[in-house]
Amino acid sequence: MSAAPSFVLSLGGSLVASPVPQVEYVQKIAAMLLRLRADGIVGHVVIGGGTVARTYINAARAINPQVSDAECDELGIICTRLNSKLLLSALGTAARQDIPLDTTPDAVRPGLITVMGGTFPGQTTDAVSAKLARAIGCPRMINATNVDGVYPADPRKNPGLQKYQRISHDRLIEIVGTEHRAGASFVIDPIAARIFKESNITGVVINGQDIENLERCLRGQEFNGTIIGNQ
Ligand SMILES: Nc1ncnc2c1ncn2[C@@H]1O[C@H](COP(=O)(O)OP(=O)(O)O)[C@@H](O)[C@H]1O
Ligand SMILES: O=c1ccn([C@@H]2O[C@H](COP(=O)(O)OP(=O)(O)O)[C@@H](O)[C@H]2O)c(=O)[nH]1
Repeated sequence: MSAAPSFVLSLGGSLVASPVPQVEYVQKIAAMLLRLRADGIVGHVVIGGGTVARTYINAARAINPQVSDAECDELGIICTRLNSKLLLSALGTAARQDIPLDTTPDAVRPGLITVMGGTFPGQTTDAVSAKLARAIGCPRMINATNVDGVYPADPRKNPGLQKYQRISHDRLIEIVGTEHRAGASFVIDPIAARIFKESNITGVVINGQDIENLERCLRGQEFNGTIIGNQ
């Protein structure tokens, strides 16, 4: 089996842990990852916090309105690791069973799937995914979320917009801006968008609910979504 990393998948918390942990969905993602690995395609997964994380962040803000963003981020990170443990329990020996705490090359092991969550405050798991891709020299980062691609603005607030099939790194940076706030929703974290450009990583935004479409994307086949970058 090839030790080369094939993809880093940023798996939205909106899919795995909203409003509560999604048992069937996690099972289906695990089955897909195992199918890919059986075909020699070993990817790594960074999982978000979802409603579970937002519930804890909102509770902390209600308990103490002075709570810092960094403390809220720490709560979010713990929730991303809880969600990671759920996927790990379905992957068994195909995955590295401990959760890496940082995005160094040591986060991955030849032939094994790595699953991880957040690392430190001030970012989201999209940034962790982009940093992991950069650290291990993986040219593709796929962001599976609850929207079918990147739009000129938030499609929930601006109905009628057309999604992009493909956009440049610079256009993505214009769309997502620069500001981080604990628990905020971005189609892609601004830090990740900058790393894509600096490290020439091809990004993808895809609706993770459609697992067949997601699997086609991860296999390098035709898929419906938005491609970010030049390849
Ligand atoms: N320009 C944009 N294009 C697409 N979606 C956007 C955009 N700006 C904001 N969004 C919002 O980002 C959401 C995805 O982020 P989020 O809900 O945090 O998902 P996840 O938990 O999967 O990361 C979408 O549902 C959409 O409402
Ligand atoms: O490296 C990280 C990853 C996550 N978070 C916090 O955890 C929350 C949940 O993570 P994320 O936004 O990636 O989850 P998703 O949007 O996929 O539900 C974020 O809003 C941040 O507050 C963080 O501080 N550092």
